[in-house]
Amino acid sequence: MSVTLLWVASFPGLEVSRSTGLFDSIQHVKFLDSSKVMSQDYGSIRAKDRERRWRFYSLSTDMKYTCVGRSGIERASNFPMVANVLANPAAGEVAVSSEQKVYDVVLKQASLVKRKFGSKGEIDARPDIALPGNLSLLSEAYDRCGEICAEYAKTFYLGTLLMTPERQRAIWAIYVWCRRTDELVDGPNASQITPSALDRWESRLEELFQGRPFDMLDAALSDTVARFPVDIQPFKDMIEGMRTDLKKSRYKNFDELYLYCYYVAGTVGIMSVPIMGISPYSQATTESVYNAALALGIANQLTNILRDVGEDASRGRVYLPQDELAQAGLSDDDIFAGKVTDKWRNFMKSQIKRARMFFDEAEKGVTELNEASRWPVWASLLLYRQILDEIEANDYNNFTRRAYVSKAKKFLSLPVAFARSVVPPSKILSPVMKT
Ligand SMILES: CC(C)=CCC/C(C)=C/CC/C(C)=C/CC/C(C)=C/[C@@H]1[C@@H](COP(=O)(O)OP(=O)(O)O)[C@]1(C)CC/C=C(\C)CC/C=C(\C)CCC=C(C)C
Repeated sequence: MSVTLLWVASFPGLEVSRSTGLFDSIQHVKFLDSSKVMSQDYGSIRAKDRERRWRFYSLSTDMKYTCVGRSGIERASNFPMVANVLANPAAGEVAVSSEQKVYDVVLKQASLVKRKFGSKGEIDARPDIALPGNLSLLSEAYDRCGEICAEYAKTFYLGTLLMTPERQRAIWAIYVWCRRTDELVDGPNASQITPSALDRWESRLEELFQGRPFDMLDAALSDTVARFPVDIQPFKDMIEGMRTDLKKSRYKNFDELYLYCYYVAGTVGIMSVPIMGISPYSQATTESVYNAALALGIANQLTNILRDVGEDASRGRVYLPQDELAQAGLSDDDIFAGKVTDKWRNFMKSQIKRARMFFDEAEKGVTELNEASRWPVWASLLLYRQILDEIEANDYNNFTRRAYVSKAKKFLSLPVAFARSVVPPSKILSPVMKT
């Protein structure tokens, strides 16, 4: 029996509900106080590690931004990705930017991986410590996660089949938890979701991280987080993203939008890497791979936002940075009017450019992943990236036309993704395990 279910069995008053439905209500969850404390102990992370990440400085005075990659790749651009430090003259202080807040989570996750595995040694999931009855229950739970994943994300599911059985099951469990979390605010019961329902969902998350899952789908994730070095923070942050969606429908600037994109999508990247693993031949730092994963999540979410401008506007939502809209001579009214003008085209060009920069950043990291994990990541990256091309092909009409990648193009991307996935990390030296 897995450790998880052993714990559940020995925890009086708490039973794993056999419910396996994706949309099951969370209203029966017993309310438990949630600890909002996030440990600031980053182990052996040193100042120099911070310098290795890609950084993007903002010269906000004239909206000309310089993009500087600190890992030896110097680039310049006239468009912002992320502002690092935000001056808040009214308060007489310098506020920490979203990028820095998010980078702390990256460091914490990377440090957890290093603490558990060190920089060398065989990396794999913790072995089963299982009693026969509960093993089959757990295996049923994982199978259900796989079915849900196959139903909602077929191509991705097929990609996971290349991974080792432990890894694929773990990714399915994470996928299902993410999908359920997203469904809380985006699904059929979204109108009934309150902040306290999200608090209960978070308490339930904390319980499952402690080995006390509420239902079968939670049990799969509970087992996964016991086996792999996955930090709870990105999961909590995804719930925070759902809270943001409940209370906020405008984003003042890119810094605010960046944080939102991290919450709802960058978190997925950070959760997935400890499962997918880093190639034993990779010479990249653990942090840089996590940064690439974060960048892919941000790129995907930005693309999602650019694709869905019209649909979001019909729900009263404008995710585009208000200051950049104003800079382009546009306002919410132009979005609600939904007219494609030259101003809009120019604005969209710059937004697409920024999303592509995040994809570029992500691409550098995919090659560093374990070989079996690269194909599904390349496939999802190429497919999502093409949505940007389709927005262009639609002459930037994302008000009434939904950019989508045709089945034929999707199909063609798969061998391209495969070809890229067999390219090994750039410098092959001696194998160093990093997961
Ligand atoms: C291999 C792979 C893609 C793994 C990720 C698996 C996983 C756990 C996915 C969960 C996705 C999910 C259900 C997220 C909930 C929030 C959400 C809905 C985010 C949006 C996704 C698009 O979903 P949606 O169904 O709404 O889209 P369509 O309308 O159907 O187009 C997001 C836009 C973001 C999803 C973010 C990712 C998939 C992050 C991917 C990053 C990695 C897997 C890290 C790769 C590692 C390196 C080093 C680059």
